[in-house]
Amino acid sequence: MKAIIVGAGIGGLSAGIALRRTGWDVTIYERVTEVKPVGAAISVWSNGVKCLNYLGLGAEVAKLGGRMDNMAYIDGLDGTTMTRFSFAPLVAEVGQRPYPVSRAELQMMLMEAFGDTHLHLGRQVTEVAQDGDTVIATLEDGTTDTADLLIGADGARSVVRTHVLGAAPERRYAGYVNWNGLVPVSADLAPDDQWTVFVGEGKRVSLMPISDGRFYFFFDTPGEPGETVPREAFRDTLRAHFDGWAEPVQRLIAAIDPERTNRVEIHDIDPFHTWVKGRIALLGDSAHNTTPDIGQGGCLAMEDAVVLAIALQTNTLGVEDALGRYQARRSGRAADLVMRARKRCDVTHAADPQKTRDWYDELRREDGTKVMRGIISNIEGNPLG
Ligand SMILES: Cc1cc2nc3c(=O)[nH]c(=O)nc-3n(C[C@H](O)[C@H](O)[C@H](O)COP(=O)(O)OP(=O)(O)OC[C@H]3O[C@@H](n4cnc5c(N)ncnc54)[C@H](O)[C@@H]3O)c2cc1C
Ligand SMILES: NC(=O)C1=CN([C@@H]2O[C@H](COP(=O)(O)OP(=O)(O)OC[C@H]3O[C@@H](n4cnc5c(N)ncnc54)[C@H](O)[C@@H]3O)[C@@H](O)[C@H]2O)C=CC1
Ligand SMILES: O=c1[nH]c(=O)c2[nH]c(=O)[nH]c2[nH]1
Repeated sequence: MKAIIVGAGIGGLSAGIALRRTGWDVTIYERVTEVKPVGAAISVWSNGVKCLNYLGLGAEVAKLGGRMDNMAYIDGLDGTTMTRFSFAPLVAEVGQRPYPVSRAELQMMLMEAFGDTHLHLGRQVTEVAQDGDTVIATLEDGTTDTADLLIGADGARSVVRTHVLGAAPERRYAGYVNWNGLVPVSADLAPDDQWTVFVGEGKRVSLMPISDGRFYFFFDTPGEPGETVPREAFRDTLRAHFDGWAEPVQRLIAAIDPERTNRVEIHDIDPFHTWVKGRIALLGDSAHNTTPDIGQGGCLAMEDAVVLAIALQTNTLGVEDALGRYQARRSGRAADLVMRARKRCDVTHAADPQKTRDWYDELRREDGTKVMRGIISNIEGNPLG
């Protein structure tokens, strides 16, 4: 049986590896010649790591992961610690460490695991269709390919989604811009074994350790969408947003490399529950586009890949039946996490300033239990337990 996957991001490659392991002949078409993810790094929470373990990539991802043993929230303005705690109880409860990793390295790991024989870069799929039991992908040069199954892992601006839904859903601007990149670890920024988050004024600055002595940083700043900021102005723009903030934040702004800093206007899409049409299925951001506020978009894509492969392997009534079961198992969980991320986004970024002030007060009384409960509840409900 042959599957065509559109898109070689985290979702498409994970699905390719998962399906190949269960005997499928898989071809992936990827639009770009070099896959450059929108962010510098990604936190693969324990549910995502479990999926990579399941795909046989446990040792590799552990090598890429930073040691995130503790977490601290710091008052961004005065630099005082609001709460600091160990992640050990979280790891013990869910049974797996989380790994913040470089995106480029994660992408490379997945590409190497899939191999390049059936991965076609620089090939854009323009149209998908189904005729009887055959799916047909048309590429930009007019050529076609056929298979028994097609997976749209083509991201937030998916063309396969437009086919499945019959319309393109609107992306909703979440109200903030995320600036992210990597800097060398330095004790005058934050401890190297800790996820450190500075909060204040509905803004946020985060430092997460990844492998090889690097921090993944991001700044979240409120603002209108559609603004163009030249790279030369990145540092001054951040300085203006964080004027009066504590010393480590000023040092971080001085340490960033604007040429390698990504500026992303954050969007999501209202959850929808139709992910499948006949033998064509959506997976990853094409099926559920979330804000990054709980760090679960990529993890959900990996979960989709595992569940899809298991559904196709364990059900024998046919591809369409298995895809229906995949949709039934996944769309509720994904919708839940999209809405949880949206809620955290609003609290973090002061959609209602009083709620954000209340959250800051709560963090000052926090011993880690509630924050870990929140993160654990995102991890629980994953398909691998
Ligand atoms: C700032 C930010 C921070 C984030 N942080 C985290 C985090 O910490 N943890 C986490 O789990 N998630 C995080 N995410 C979410 C995560 O990045 C996404 O959920 C994940 O990358 C989705 O993977 P995907 O494979 O579904 O889509 P994508 O990565 O978008 O891949 C889709 C691929 O399809 C290709 N493609 C598109 N159209 C076509 C076509 N017509 N033909 C051929 N190829 C096509 C694209 O070129 C692309 O390579 C974050 C997102 C952002 C924006
Ligand atoms: N679907 C589920 O399993 C659960 C849903 N909820 C929903 O959440 C609501 C409760 O909201 P809150 O009290 O705000 O709880 P919450 O779980 O969203 O947040 C609690 C604390 O944990 C932190 N937190 C949560 N996820 C985080 C992450 N990924 N990274 C860093 N910090 C994180 C928050 O900042 C906050 O300080 C309820 O209304 C309920 O509907 C709460 C728990 C479980
Ligand atoms: O851009 C991000 N924002 C977050 O709130 C978050 N949380 C997380 O784990 N990873 C990320 N990434």
